[in-house]
Amino acid sequence: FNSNHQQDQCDNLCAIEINEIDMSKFLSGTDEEKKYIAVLFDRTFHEQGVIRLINNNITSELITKAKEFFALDLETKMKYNIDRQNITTSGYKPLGFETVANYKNEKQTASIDSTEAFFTFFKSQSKQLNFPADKLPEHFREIIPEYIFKSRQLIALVHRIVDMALGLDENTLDRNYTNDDALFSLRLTRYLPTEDEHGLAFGEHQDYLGFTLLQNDDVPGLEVNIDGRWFRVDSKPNTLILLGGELIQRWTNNYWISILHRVGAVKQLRFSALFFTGPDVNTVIETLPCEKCLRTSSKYTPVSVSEHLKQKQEATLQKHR
Ligand SMILES: O=C(O)CCC(=O)C(=O)O
Ligand SMILES: [Fe+2]
Repeated sequence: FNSNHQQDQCDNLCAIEINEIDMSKFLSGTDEEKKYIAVLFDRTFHEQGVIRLINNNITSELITKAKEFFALDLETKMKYNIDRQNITTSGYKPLGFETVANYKNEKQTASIDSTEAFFTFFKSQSKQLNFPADKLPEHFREIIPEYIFKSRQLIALVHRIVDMALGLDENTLDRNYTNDDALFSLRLTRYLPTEDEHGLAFGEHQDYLGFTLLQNDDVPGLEVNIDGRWFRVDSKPNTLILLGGELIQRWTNNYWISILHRVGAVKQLRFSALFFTGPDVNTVIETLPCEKCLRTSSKYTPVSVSEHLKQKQEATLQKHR
């Protein structure tokens, strides 16, 4: 990527062009094309930690529906209020309830993120929601199950690229995601315009687990940290952003990067759809048998996914005491 940008040549933050891979080519291209994609993927996750997926078979219809849902009055949305005792189903989270777990931050962020969200948790293998679909708001009843299904397929394809990129046996990665203890969730977010133009709409963080598929609308906001500098990532119609969570870095013994990212000030309502993925909670994360990952001595002790999650949650609680 072009590192010749000087901060002061850009209005605010410099935009960065991130590498793109064509998913339809990985699905039905020649061996050569697949190889090329795997090599680019490897280099990109080693050097930057974020890539764009094009021709991915996912449309912006969910974002359109999310706009309609969030436009409803609060009373109506609160009918779907998420059950905080049982957050494995689905539901609406109103403004001002949660601060982002910016456990890495040096920079202070707003203590309350100016977001509202709609969560859906579901099982991987059964291709089914954890709850009856008619519990979903009407806007989402058809589109959410469809989106989840397509995203799960897309992540399986990403995992095949990973296997090839790291020189692993086929189905090394995805087999950790195929039982019902794997962690998948969908988060639809509406960001309100930030009051302070230097404020953040969502604090800096790494995602906790595996890969995240991110779909933005056309309002800018996403920022990523590469080599200690922040860059804007502009949205592009019909594409998805792929980020690796902490377990990706851990699995590769820091050979691949779990990128630090945030949402900067937003000037108008902004919408995102985030598909978070994580392996079966019983998976033990230790360095994968990948040559490049094993070149340096092990930087981590093996940890189960559930233990990792527990540590994250404790760190978050500490921070907010
Ligand atoms: O909305 C975005 O662009 C990013 C949000 C994000 O990083 C997250 O929810 O984990
Ligand atoms: Fe994130």
